[in-house]
Amino acid sequence: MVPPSQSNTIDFDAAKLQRLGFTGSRNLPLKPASLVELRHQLSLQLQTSLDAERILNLFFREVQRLVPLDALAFQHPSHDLRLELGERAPHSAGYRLSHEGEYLGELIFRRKQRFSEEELIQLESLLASLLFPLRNALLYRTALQSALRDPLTDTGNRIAMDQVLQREVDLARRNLQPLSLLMLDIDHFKSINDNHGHALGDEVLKAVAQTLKNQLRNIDMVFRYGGEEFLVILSGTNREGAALVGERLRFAVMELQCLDAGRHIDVSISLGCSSLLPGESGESLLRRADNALFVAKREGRNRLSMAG
Ligand SMILES: Nc1nc2c(ncn2[C@@H]2O[C@H](COP(=O)(O)OP(=O)(O)OP(=O)(O)O)[C@@H](O)[C@H]2O)c(=O)[nH]1
Repeated sequence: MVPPSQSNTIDFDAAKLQRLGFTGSRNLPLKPASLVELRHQLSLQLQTSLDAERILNLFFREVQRLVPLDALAFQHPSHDLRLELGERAPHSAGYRLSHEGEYLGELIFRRKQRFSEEELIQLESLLASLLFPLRNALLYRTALQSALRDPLTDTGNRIAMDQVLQREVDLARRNLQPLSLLMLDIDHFKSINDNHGHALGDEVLKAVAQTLKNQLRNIDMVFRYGGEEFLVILSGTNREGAALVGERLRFAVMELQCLDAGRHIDVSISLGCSSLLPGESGESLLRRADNALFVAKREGRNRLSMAG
């Protein structure tokens, strides 16, 4: 798919901000505003985006029309969201944000000079304008993330895989970096289901996915490709490196302690590995990993096969 060119892209957030009279030039001095004016403007402005980072950037910029700041830090660990704007400074005012009991993150204002009582009251009043937009942005972030994840194994799904693979192929080409894939499949998974039940089969799938994530540096690169099939994207990794990772994964799965009523179940995986060739497409790289996996299965399973 060809990404839209810059000239065909309309930034609706920016367009709406412009209509509202917020031109967004970072270099122009900020026009001072009263608390009432600023609260009104923030309530309009922060509604223009569902992107938490953008909302916090806007908030940081606009708040300074009333209270000068050097930095704003925000974090919401369970959303994996961490933001540091401006330059660190010794004095700080920190807030734990929540709305109707729902935790929305920690926000810290920082400054070289101490904050006065009046400034703290103003900041707290302005923070109230942030809560709804921030809550909506966090909900949107959750929705986006769940659209890209496989709920059973908490790995990326096929949609995420297609996007990441394309991106990684483009990056590898541009930066002349190696890129490898490991396509892997649990051996005789049908008989695990048949002999121990589908629920236990699900537990095995989850355990294998967790093992893969535990063994890898970048857990965001593990995707559920199909029923009992996973894809691992190894950016910056050549053929030899990928073979080492593949064997490490294979041994880790063999050591899994999967039990059914106290009885050990043998679990193993077969893997196919391919490394990006000059000028090769993502589809071709994927196809070669899949073919190599087929060879690993044919040659007896519980093994790694390298694409030619
Ligand atoms: N429990 C469970 N089983 C699944 C899931 N998705 C697919 N399966 C099962 O996975 C099995 C895959 O079986 P096959 O494709 O025959 O492969 P296999 O038995 O692993 O044999 P080889 O791959 O040749 O070693 C099928 O029985 C599917 O029903 C799932 O989400 N949960």
